[in-house]
Amino acid sequence: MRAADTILPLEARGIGFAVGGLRILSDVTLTIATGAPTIILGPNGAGKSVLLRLLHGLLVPTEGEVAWAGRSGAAARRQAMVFQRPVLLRRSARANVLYPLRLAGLPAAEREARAVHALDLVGLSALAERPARRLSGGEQQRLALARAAALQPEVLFLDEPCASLDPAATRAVEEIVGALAARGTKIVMTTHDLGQARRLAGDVVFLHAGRIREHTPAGVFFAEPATADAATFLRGELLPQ
Ligand SMILES: Nc1ncnc2c1ncn2[C@@H]1O[C@H](COP(=O)(O)OP(=O)(O)OP(=O)(O)O)[C@@H](O)[C@H]1O
Repeated sequence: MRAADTILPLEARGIGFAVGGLRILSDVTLTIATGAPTIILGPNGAGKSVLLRLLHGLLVPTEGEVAWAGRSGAAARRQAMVFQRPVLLRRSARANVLYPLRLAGLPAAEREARAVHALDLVGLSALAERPARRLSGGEQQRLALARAAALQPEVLFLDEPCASLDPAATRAVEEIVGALAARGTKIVMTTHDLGQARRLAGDVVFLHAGRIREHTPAGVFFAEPATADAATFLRGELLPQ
């Protein structure tokens, strides 16, 4: 991809989010560049999902702004998101992958080719005609990844994609995430799972109580956390609110 074509860097410029008088995120300034996955890490309730939704454009910040490639506003159609619990259509696995490709206006031959490739990428080719909602939880999450990957987004947001999966299904999802990252998709993913962050992260955004505490290369974060809160989290201990 030529540099001029990219929607990155993605910037959060002093964003905050409050709802009904409750402050959920404050003063988040962050730049996300091309490269290995950016992992947004933090305990339950830290504000990770809300931050991801703000970055993707599903939520609008109540302060500050999100900018793509230096311009404020949403980067239409060049980003996709996979949620903790995927919502699948009551159709075959293949039809679930094809549907957004049709909405995107792609020609039929291109849709078919992309669906075949995406189902192969996630190891679901043999289950392509199976009703999507009868797939196991892990298979459904892999299908959600195939559906997103088929859109060939430049940036893929993943919100705790392994939250309800067992270790084998988690590992399968991580392998897919690794394969997508290796082919140039920028992954921005939330997790509270330290092991997963260690396996996948290029850089870590550590969030606690609605604020960014650290944003550093993963190696630095895990070896020498700069804040006491991050060190506490890395020891697996409870953080003060
Ligand atoms: N629309 C909303 N209205 C009110 N409170 C909300 C809303 N969305 C999120 N919250 C609250 O904001 C806080 C952060 O939520 P968020 O889902 O971003 O946390 P998280 O870090 O992703 O946690 P988890 O790891 O448990 O998914 C939580 O206390 C949550 O209850």
